[in-house]
Amino acid sequence: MRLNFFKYLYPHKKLLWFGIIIAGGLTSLDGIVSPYIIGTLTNILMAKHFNRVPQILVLYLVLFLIITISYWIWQLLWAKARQAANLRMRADVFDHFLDSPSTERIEKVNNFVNVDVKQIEGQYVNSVVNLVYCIEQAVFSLIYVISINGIVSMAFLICGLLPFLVPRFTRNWVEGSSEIWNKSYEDYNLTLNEALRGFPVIKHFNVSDIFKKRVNQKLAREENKYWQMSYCSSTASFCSQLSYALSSIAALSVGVLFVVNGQVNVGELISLFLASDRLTSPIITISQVFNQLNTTTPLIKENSILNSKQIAINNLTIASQNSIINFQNCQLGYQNQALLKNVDFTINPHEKVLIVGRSGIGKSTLFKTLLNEIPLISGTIKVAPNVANNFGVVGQESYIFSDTLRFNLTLGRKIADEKLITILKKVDLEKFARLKALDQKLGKSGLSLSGGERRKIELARALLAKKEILLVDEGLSGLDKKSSQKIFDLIMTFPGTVLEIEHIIGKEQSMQYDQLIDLNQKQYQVE
Ligand SMILES: Nc1ncnc2c1ncn2[C@@H]1O[C@H](COP(=O)(O)OP(=O)(O)OP(=O)(O)O)[C@@H](O)[C@H]1O
Repeated sequence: MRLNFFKYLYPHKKLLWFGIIIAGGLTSLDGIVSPYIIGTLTNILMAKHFNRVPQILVLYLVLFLIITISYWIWQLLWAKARQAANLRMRADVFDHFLDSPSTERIEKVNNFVNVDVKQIEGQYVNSVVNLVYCIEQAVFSLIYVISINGIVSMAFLICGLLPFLVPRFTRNWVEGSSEIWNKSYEDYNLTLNEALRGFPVIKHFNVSDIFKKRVNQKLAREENKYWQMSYCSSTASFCSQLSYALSSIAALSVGVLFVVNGQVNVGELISLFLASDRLTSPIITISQVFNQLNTTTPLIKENSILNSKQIAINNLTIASQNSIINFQNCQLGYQNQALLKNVDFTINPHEKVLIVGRSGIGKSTLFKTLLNEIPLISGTIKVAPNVANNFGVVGQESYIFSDTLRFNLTLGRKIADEKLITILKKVDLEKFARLKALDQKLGKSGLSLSGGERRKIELARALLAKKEILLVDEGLSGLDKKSSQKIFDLIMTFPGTVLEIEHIIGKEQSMQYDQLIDLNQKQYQVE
């Protein structure tokens, strides 16, 4: 688990972590400076050597200043480490998502960025910095107490180790509770998000009460698991605290015995007592930090988005051939369950192909397979070398970003305004074909578009990107007659190849395609 942290954060910020160790080390000297000054002052005052008091106080001031400045620097570097961790985790998770995106992973990414990162920052990054500091303080204090009296310091050390053993017994328990909470949080978040997005359905069907109950049940479960996690963590800490109290008393008793026997003086006992607290309290903190690390570990360890790059799907075999796409005896479907079999067809360059079939037969599945979104179950799809990654897609649900019309058309690439305007006219979006309209905001807080307009923007995107092959999934549905005819004409004059899925299409229009693939045919059906 600790390896994960270093894998993600340490290699990129070596100097920063070096600074944290040095500044933390100087700050941790606080653990021996006060005990030393108080013990020495006690002995000076008891021996009535008052002339040495100013010298000790100046030394105290100098050391105090060094510690305070180190503490300030340490805090700044700590904040930098948090910043680095946040930046890296958030950037990584999005990069990994885009390397192999899927709808199922959206919720996970949202969860990670909004919740897990904060928890990792609070409990993991802070814990590791704290851990380093505590180790330094414990080591310095140990050296100091040994220099006063070896045997008494050994008593403090042995007693100090007792609390360190406790988390070993509580670790699995604490980790398990965190995993359970994490799962129930994801479950609640999914239910809530679905209810938020599905509000029109909830409203139209008048089922608000059912959904309130449904979401609140998940919330209650999630909060219950959160409480159980806090209970496990607090109880584990309580056990550590208890063992700490017992060990401190035992160690102090040994010290008192040594004073009674005259082997240690009063000033030394005070120094030993104060410094030993700085020895055992970092040790107890170390054990508490381990508990915190354990609760956060599942977030990092189990986060498939952060930890593993998913293997990219590649269904397409590149081959030099006359045809542009060649399906050979393919089986298509999900999780190795075929929906369509014996899929065998050839598409030649520039052909306009119409794919039909009843609802749910697997038309969109065929597109998803071509786009490498789902794996091909068996068979071969041979494509010409210029085809891979050269698909333009006009889908059933067009995606509009909350940005300008220009951004939605270009997706950030540089394309001349005149070209954008020409394309807008081409796709029958005359009312946006003006310079001013290009900078109009669309999407969430901007202009709302009709379903047909969204489709046209998506088609314009595909035309602008000059893709070799256009995949159109019900591009004409929901459009009025004029728009439908215009889009149909555009598709028919598209300079490359077109594969188009349509449900409802006039006989006259369907006759104009070069090829018709009817998935209703028996040869494709899986019994
Ligand atoms: N991710 C998935 N996992 C498992 N099954 C799925 C998944 N996506 C779709 N399916 C199922 O695959 C079948 C075919 O779906 P597909 O979307 O390809 O049909 P379609 O022919 O395009 O239908 P429509 O014309 O209604 O859009 C459906 O029964 C659907 O429930």
